[in-house]
Amino acid sequence: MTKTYEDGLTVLKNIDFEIERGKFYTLLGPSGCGKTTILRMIAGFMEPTGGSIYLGGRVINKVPPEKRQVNTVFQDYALFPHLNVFENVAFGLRIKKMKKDVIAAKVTEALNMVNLDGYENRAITEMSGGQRQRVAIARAIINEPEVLLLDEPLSALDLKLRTEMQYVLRELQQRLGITFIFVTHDQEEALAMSDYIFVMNEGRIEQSGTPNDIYDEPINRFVADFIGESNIVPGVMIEDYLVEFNGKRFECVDAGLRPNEPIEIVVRPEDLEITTHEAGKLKVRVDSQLFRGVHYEISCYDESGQEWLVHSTKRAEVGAQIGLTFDPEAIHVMRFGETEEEYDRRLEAYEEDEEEAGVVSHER
Ligand SMILES: Nc1ncnc2c1ncn2[C@@H]1O[C@H](COP(=O)(O)OP(=O)(O)OP(=O)(O)O)[C@@H](O)[C@H]1O
Repeated sequence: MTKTYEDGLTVLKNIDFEIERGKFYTLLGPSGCGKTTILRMIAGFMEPTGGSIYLGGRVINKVPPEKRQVNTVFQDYALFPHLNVFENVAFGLRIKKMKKDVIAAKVTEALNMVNLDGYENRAITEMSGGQRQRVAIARAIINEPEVLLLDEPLSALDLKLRTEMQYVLRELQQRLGITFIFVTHDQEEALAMSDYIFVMNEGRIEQSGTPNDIYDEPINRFVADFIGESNIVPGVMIEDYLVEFNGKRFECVDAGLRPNEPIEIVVRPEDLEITTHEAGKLKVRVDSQLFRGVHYEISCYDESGQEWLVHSTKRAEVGAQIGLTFDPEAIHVMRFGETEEEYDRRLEAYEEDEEEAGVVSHER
């Protein structure tokens, strides 16, 4: 589907994706890339300019929001400040004119799901940010939607509460079996919670896949950079399984590119190991070091002036000449301008070629 706003700005360009029932999906991308616009269209608050949205095989473009089996948890929670917790959660059921005792039972169950038993009579204004968040979730799940849309619901919470709510949401999703579509610009949140992630940039989906796929096999610089910290360096693919960067050749596990094709390589900071200057595949000088609790974040520069970021449990001395070493698997090769489809096709074609040639395929 596509979306062009009245002012002529096309904010979504050929967005095309399918989701399965009962999984946790995340739309991840920088501010302004179009995540909220997608949610608004799934919720029914606006229509796509081109294309269709299906729910269970039925086109729902023209179905009004209240007739869709879809509910939204908004970033600012959108609770009614003049109503207590019970009435906020009961709101949707009252509109549906359900019986009083059914409403009471459902509200109790929904509050229990979000660990807010006993808070029925509290005023919303007397609830903390995290508690309001839970009320908003209880209000959304009480309608038993097929899909729950969550628009940056944790962004207003402090770090500790945010981590706690990540567990709550993940656990709730698994218990209810409802499809969640979660929007965030926080890559750690996306990696921790999702079954499947769509990485978005400027109105497009750059890459989609499981958290592991996206972290280990980013298809381009944008994804590599956005998902976790990366060392991204220009290089040349000399031949299958041999790459050159920093003026040296290294064994790698990538294949199926043109001989001598210019590429970019990615090495994650945690895949670089500190060794002596002599033993290092890369010879570097330590520029700065930050203690991050679990590891040290060490910034080094090689002779060509290229920065290398290292995450290590070992300390390094600022100013010291050290070596960095890594396994062939730590090098991930990216082709310039390759789309996700082209990347998948290349891998498939290469695997078929290898099978025909009777070569045992390299485990990736
Ligand atoms: N009603 C509107 N009219 C015109 N342009 C809009 C409207 N709503 C959003 N936009 C523009 O569409 C683009 C995408 O906005 P959207 O809110 O979908 O992004 P987002 O990825 O959710 O960002 P954020 O994380 O900041 O909420 C932005 O450039 C925004 O300015």
